[in-house]
Amino acid sequence: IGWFARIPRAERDAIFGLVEDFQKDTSKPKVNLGIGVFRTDEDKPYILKCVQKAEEKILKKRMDKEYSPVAGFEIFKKLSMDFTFGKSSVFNKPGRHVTFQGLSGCGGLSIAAQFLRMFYPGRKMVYISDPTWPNHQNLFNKLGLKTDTYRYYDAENISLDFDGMMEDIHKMPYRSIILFHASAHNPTGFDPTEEQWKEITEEVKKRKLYVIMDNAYQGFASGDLNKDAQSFRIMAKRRVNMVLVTSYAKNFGLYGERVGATSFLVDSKHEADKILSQLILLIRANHSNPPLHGARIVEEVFTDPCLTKLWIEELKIMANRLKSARKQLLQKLKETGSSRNWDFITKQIGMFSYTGLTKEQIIRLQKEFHIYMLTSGRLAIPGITSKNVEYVAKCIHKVTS
Ligand SMILES: Cc1ncc(COP(=O)(O)O)c(CN[C@](O)(C(=O)O)[C@@H](O)C(=O)O)c1O
Repeated sequence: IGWFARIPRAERDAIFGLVEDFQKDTSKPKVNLGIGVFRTDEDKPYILKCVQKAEEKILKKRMDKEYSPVAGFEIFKKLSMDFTFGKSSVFNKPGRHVTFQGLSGCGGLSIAAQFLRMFYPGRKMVYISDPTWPNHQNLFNKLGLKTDTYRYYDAENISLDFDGMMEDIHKMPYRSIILFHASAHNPTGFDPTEEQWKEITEEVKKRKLYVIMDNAYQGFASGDLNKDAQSFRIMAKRRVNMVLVTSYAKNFGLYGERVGATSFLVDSKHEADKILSQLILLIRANHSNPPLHGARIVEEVFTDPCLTKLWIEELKIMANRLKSARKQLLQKLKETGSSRNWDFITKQIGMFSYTGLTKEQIIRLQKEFHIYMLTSGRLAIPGITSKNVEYVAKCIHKVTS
């Protein structure tokens, strides 16, 4: 068709494009360090036991398949607020938040971005960290918000560039929109300390910034639900204006079920009713009604105390698996006799390590050794197993010596 011919080919998605390459690669061994999806030490996907038990309970109930409410079920929204801001938060009561069930983190970010583009009175742009998750810029730009960056990573010292970050926040125009990662920063794995979050919060307030808090790893980052929530709970206590976008993909292992919760903090029931009315039309224009299954699983786990207890144990198992993979990788890299200092690998937390490897080195790892990483230097820790860690370490040493 005529006008199709003029459409330019887009570049591939950095993450899912790499997954395709990995799947097509028939050589042995091959190692996928590209995507942030949990794997056991046997390199298998992990369906949480609490999820399996929840599904058995749901199946027995023979529930219908009617449409969910456009913003999701009340019980799911309430349980999500209890999980994120906590039962005692001043915002966890009717009239102080507007929550909807989004299609996981991406879907929540997408609706929030569209809502901000439609109604935010300030500049229609978002400050995102440098570096950040590759899809942040794509998502905001596709939805009509420009993006700019704030410093976040000190490549010299392989650490958080807290001073640079604070300087950049201090320079931001009043009422700018800024995105933070709630915990387990993707891709650096460096998070501000509790004290630093307090300093960031004061600066955010001074600049009257609007915060998009991307909460993709709560509980999964450290194994501690509350520790991983400290960033946005500190900000909420100081009444920072914020929308919190929570994903249940990683901490429930519900990646493909596309379940998450997004909460706008508001000042009054009057405001809440108006915002909800606008969100409903906006959601209707996107996916209309959120999917049933994932939300029912989350609801079962949050309401059944035995399942909640099991879930918290499994979060620790997953977080510890990643911690031990980091330790093994560091150990094996040291054993190669590499002259580099790889200590940062166990200083970073969560799903990723930001290795500082160059694009050329990463291309070599892929072409010569069939080890797949993002060309940014990001290494997805779940791809490291007891079986392949020595191979990975030796190959990294080969391309860096
Ligand atoms: C910071 C951040 N925010 C949002 C998401 C979206 O997650 P979902 O929509 O599935 O809830 C991810 C997932 N990022 C990846 O783990 C990754 O960076 O590899 C991967 O799932 C992805 O979608 O790219 C993320 O890392």
